[in-house]
Amino acid sequence: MSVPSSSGPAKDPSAPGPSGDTERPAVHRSGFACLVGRPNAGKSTLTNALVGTKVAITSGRPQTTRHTVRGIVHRPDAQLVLVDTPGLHKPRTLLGERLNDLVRSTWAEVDVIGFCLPADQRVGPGDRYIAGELAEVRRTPKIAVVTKTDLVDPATLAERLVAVDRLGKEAGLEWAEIVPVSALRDRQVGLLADLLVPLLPEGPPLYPDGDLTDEPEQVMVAELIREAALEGVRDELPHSLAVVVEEMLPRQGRPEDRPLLDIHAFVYIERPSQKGIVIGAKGARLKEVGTQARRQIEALLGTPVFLDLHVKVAKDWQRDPRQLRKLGF
Ligand SMILES: Nc1nc2c(ncn2[C@@H]2O[C@H](COP(=O)(O)OP(=O)(O)OP(=O)(O)O)[C@@H](O)[C@H]2O)c(=O)[nH]1
Repeated sequence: MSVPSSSGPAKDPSAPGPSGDTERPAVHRSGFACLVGRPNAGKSTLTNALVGTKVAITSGRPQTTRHTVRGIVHRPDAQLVLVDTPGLHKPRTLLGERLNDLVRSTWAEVDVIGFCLPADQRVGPGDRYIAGELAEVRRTPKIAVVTKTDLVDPATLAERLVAVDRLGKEAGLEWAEIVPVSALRDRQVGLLADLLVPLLPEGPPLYPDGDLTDEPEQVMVAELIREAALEGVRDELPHSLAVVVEEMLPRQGRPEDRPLLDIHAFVYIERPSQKGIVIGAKGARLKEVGTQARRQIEALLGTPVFLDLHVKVAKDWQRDPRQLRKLGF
């Protein structure tokens, strides 16, 4: 096992290139990485920490990441495109099956996989299931990332690292590295990036400098609304909620220095009985959801927003292929 606190392949990003230009590194790498792990393992939070901006949606509720969100890490020596997939789980609905297909096809395409295992939980059957599936993806290098290290003491962390090492051996896969990180405290996140980069192929940047994600803005806006709508709804809704942004248009006739973006979105639920939960007494909750989502969207897009939210029932959408397609799955 290698627990790299100092053993990371410390590249020198300022090494002079052939032209003697001290700004440009000799070798530039670019490629794709994805973070996998059971629900709540900390994948979205880690994506955000690596990218440095909120691009993936985090939440205390499992399985909130429905879309493949890419965060892009720009460095002088590399561009790392992060694909954040939903958690792999035993499929019970058509949606579950589609999500698992999405996960597997992503694994086969990326240059490196980061397997996230939370330090505050024992390695369990869920992790073994994923490790077994990962072992099937032979060619892609895998880094084990032990997340949330701020939640445990050093002795527990050491135990987890040993267990993760053992997990790899039992599943028949070889970890390229085992790295403990805390995304929330920004501990070892830079080191993780340093370890991911050498596993990427040499190549020019794939995206323009400054891009943080190539998710269409509408999808990110929909995810922010979904996140706000789930906030505080403990166990009632998470799997029955989908958001579709119908329209995003600059308001006509506004002075140039005071633009306003009109956003019309639908919050879909599965059953009429769920309407009350989303809307709340006299619409109070929906209003709150709108306010919170609007703040996040304004921060993301950097422009004032008018958000118009409607709640609609799409009966049993998780089981209906036509509805699934309409909702973007
Ligand atoms: N203390 C601590 N909490 C963390 C850390 N990383 C993530 N969390 C928390 O763990 C919970 C789950 O994190 P997410 O990043 O949403 O997990 P995920 O793996 O993307 O979850 P899914 O989207 O459900 O697959 C959230 O409440 C996070 O705030 C960390 O480094 N330290």
